[in-house]
Amino acid sequence: MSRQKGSKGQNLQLLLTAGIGSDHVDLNAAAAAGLTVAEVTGSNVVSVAEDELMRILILVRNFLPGHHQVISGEWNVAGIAHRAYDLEGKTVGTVGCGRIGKLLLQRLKPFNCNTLYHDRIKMDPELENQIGAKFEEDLDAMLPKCDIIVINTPLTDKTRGLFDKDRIAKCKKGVLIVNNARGAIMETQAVADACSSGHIAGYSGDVWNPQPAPKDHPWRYMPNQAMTPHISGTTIDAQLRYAAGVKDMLERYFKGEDFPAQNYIVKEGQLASQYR
Ligand SMILES: NC(=O)c1ccc[n+]([C@@H]2O[C@H](COP(=O)([O-])OP(=O)(O)OC[C@H]3O[C@@H](n4cnc5c(N)ncnc54)[C@H](O)[C@@H]3O)[C@@H](O)[C@H]2O)c1
Repeated sequence: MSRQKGSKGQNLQLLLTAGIGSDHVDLNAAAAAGLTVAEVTGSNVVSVAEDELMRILILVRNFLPGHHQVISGEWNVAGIAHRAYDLEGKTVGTVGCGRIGKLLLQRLKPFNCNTLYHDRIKMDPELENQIGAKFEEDLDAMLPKCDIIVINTPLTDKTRGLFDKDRIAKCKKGVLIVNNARGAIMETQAVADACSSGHIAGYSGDVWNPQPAPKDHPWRYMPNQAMTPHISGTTIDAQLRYAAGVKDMLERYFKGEDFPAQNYIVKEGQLASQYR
């Protein structure tokens, strides 16, 4: 929903996202026009965190080439094993540690990894202790420590293109990256080049720039990728939750009632803090 499209809706008042992530709306234009933007905060966070854990394991164990061998009639254990590792003992860092980031770190705990997180906000000490992850204030200081990096920030003016050529170069050689947040947080060609050179040893995610990804999108053809279409937050369980959340907000809207406070992305000209 661009500024131009929004301005055509003379009676437009409300924009609801059936899920999480409202970067498809020009939020500054919506705020200036006095529109309300809301999403079903939390509705698919478990679905995405579970999916991230799956992608980490798929990359660490070099699962996909093994599966492809089965389909193509091959049997070459050494061809898989030379790049397969245990997750135990590896360092996993999440860039962004809101709802999804925290759920992922909680799910990683039994795997006995070292976990790090970078966010604008440090967790309260009790929760941090319970989750067992270390806060890294400086993103560029965290990156070289990580065997696996997971992206969990919204797409904002500050995170667009955050992982360009220079920042990817700061990551460990052979890093694995999982990104279910937004494709535009990465520079498309920089990721493809780093996968080709082996600096990134594996890249997996479900978000692309643009979406739907065109047939010639470089991430479809780069080596060592485990990409899917945008599916991680669309399990049947998640669909039930965000459908119920949208219905609830529409009912409240027509009764003149407020939405749950955490659902507002733009309200009375103000952007929610995670988008500022
Ligand atoms: N692939 C999918 O299906 C899917 C589904 C749901 C959400 N998402 C994406 O995941 C994102 C995160 O979701 P969430 O529910 O965890 O959101 P959240 O608001 O709970 O957490 C986002 C975190 O990112 C941090 N952050 C924001 N800007 C930052 C910056 N510049 N540097 C460091 N940290 C920053 C915030 O402080 C916050 O802790 C969504 O915005 C959306 O883009 C994708």
